[in-house]
Amino acid sequence: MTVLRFDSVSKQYPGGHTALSEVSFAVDAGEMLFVTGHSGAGKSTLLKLIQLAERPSRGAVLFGDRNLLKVRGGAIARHRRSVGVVYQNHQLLMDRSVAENVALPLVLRGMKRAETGKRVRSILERLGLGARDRALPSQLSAGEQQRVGIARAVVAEPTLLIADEPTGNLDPTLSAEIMALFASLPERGTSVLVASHDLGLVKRMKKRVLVLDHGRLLDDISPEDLADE
Ligand SMILES: Nc1ncnc2c1ncn2[C@@H]1O[C@H](COP(=O)(O)OP(=O)(O)OP(=O)(O)O)[C@@H](O)[C@H]1O
Repeated sequence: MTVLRFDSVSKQYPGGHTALSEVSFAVDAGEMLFVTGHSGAGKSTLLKLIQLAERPSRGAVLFGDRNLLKVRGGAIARHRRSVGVVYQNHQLLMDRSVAENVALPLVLRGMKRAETGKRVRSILERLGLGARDRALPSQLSAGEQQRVGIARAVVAEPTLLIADEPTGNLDPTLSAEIMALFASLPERGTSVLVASHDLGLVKRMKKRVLVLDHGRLLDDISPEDLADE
């Protein structure tokens, strides 16, 4: 089953700069893949189109059987609930506890308190943060803060998780830990799309890689082809 499809997508920003040019690819349910490329290649723009933070200039982005061009008004918030987002600087609420940060997407959905508490405890345990639920983000290490960001992004079991340079600030050991965490998500049905310019890290993961170059999809490398390198 295809969860995401880019069909000849181009994006020109006001002022005429072309960030993406006729990009086509599809992502299956339970697939993990990377998008890589130099600075300015269009990685963040590609992720923004999926979150409806930007709209394509030409072509179509399909999410399941929904054409995102037709998603307007209140349906935008509903669409965003199907997409979990992990940011480089995690964007946690610094005056709320770890548990409160992670609970946020469930509270916004109107989930009952008991069920919310149960789900938050379960995801924090899974990410090795079970004992830190009452801590404030400022009391955590950078790697722990990033794991809280990931817990918040996956707690509502999104169809797709997208992450823009999620290991940008972390040391190599922590980066590998975070990547292993992402790689475990597809088992539970969430597809994962990670933008990263860290080629070494991307190659080590041995997953499918989309290579962007000046907004064009230069290559779509399968895990098997990576293994041959
Ligand atoms: N809001 C905007 N208005 C105009 N141009 C933009 C805007 N956002 C991005 N761009 C341009 O579009 C191109 C692609 O940017 P994008 O942020 O998608 O690249 P990137 O691959 O994520 O880069 P980086 O690795 O540096 O984050 C760049 O040349 C950038 O300057």
